[in-house]
Amino acid sequence: MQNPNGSGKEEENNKMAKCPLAATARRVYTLSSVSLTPARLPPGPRDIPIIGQAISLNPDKAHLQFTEWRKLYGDLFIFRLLGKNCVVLNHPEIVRNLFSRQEFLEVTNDRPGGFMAKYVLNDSQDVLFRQYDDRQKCLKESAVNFIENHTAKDETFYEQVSVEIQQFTAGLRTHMHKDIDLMEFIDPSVSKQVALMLCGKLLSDTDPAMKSFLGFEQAANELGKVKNQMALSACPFLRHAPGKLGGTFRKLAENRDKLLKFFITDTRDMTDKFRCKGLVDALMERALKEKQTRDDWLSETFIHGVVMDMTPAAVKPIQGSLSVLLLLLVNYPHIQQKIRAEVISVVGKERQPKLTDLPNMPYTHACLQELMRYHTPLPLSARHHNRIEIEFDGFIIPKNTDIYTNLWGIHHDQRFWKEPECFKPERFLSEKGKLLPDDHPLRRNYIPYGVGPRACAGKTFGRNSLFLYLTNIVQNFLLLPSSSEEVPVCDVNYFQPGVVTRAPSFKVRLTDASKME
Ligand code: HEM
Repeated sequence: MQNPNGSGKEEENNKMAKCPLAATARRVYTLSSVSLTPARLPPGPRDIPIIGQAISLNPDKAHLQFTEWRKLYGDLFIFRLLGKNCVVLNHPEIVRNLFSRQEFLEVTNDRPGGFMAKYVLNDSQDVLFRQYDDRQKCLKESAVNFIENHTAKDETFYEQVSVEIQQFTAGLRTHMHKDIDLMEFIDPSVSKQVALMLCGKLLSDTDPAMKSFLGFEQAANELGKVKNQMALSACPFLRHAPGKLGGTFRKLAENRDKLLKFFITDTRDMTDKFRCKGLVDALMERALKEKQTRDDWLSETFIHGVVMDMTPAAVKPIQGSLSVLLLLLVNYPHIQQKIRAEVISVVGKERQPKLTDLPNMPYTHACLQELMRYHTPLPLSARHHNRIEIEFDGFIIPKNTDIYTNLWGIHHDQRFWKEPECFKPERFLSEKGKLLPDDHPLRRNYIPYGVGPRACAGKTFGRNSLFLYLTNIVQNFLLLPSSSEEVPVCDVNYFQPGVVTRAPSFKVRLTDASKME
């Protein structure tokens, strides 16, 4: 399936002619607004020549710093970082206008590339790091179709997920009345669930495919840290050097190659009766179909790219969100109790909670929505990039600017949320206790998954996963503070930094929820 004709751009575009989304793709951008005053650069902090804000910006807490800068410079500001222009968006309407309005659509939805895109994803042959072109659109459409539509209806898939969650809760039962770090159990379980979605098979801890999945995921997470990305983008040869960075790159490359071999060939034994359809199968099927029409836009390299994208993109936000959710449950026992009461009234104490229970559990659902606001797993959304200079609202955004959306700032802005620092699931409920509809005005300020054509490819999958872990845990266990260590207060200032943030490590004590009245 490898494209035998090389990867020349012209050739690539010709092939794309058969991609179902290609017709919408080539448009020339023209300025639509006419302003009486000449456009100018947005305001922003005074930059130091060459390095810009490199010294004053703390990459681990950039979202908090941008939230402060917003108060000084407004909802759209600019600064320079090591010779690059960076713009930060701090208002949901600006984000919507820039990323989804027809006239900007084709020019604000690229990604800036970087080390991972070039050296790990074979020059952005993937969904997440690729520019917004026909290939990206087609590939994303195929992936989203599977992740969001197919998995939600696939009973075999959720049967396997239930098996995994049963094994997970059975494992926890052996640690009853002890102080444990629950995330040590949740992290591998979430990884298995995502691996299942990709390869269609529930892998055991000792399966070599699972080991390479975890090895790749850990190394990608380490290399993806802002400081490592900055070092590797400036000096890519460091990947060959001895030392920590080079070692992590080599670990990543080794696990990547094994993982792709396992997922593309070894785990695809269709005679296995416990196997369900995975994303790799869905893409391979589509590739085969398209091949019959001599259209090879979905090459094997791109399927590799999707596997590599989904591994950290799906795993980390689910794990990070669960870590914050557990900390909230221990800090706010009345919320834990309310969720448990809803689970027991809808599901009972015996039956395992299922996805079909979600519509009957508005309080639990509201807790998950409030979690996405309060935590905002990706405090700064994935960077966008504009391929040409644009004029927006009287401001010029120079060509090739890195565009950051301060999702955390938007979700903690007092203009949009009452007491944004408080975890209040009720804000997503009507007076009658029903979940607010999607078109409720409050929801316009709620954008944890981003906005427009580059928005998250797995938001329903992520939500479903969080729902199943939460309901299964509270149905079985009462989570109490550890008896030996103080449980940290839930404070965003102490979350572990990263592209996806998570709660600090902490221990809880589990007791049997079924013995409670
Ligand atoms: C559970 C919580 C999750 C949150 C809060 C979240 C959030 C986000 C955000 C903010 C973006 C960037 C949007 C933009 O650039 O404008 C994104 C992109 C993406 N997400 Fe998620 N995500 C989550 C889970 C997942 C899951 C479970 C998957 C896969 C199954 C996934 C796959 C992706 C992919 C592939 C992209 C890149 C899309 C593109 O570049 O077109 N995410 N996500």
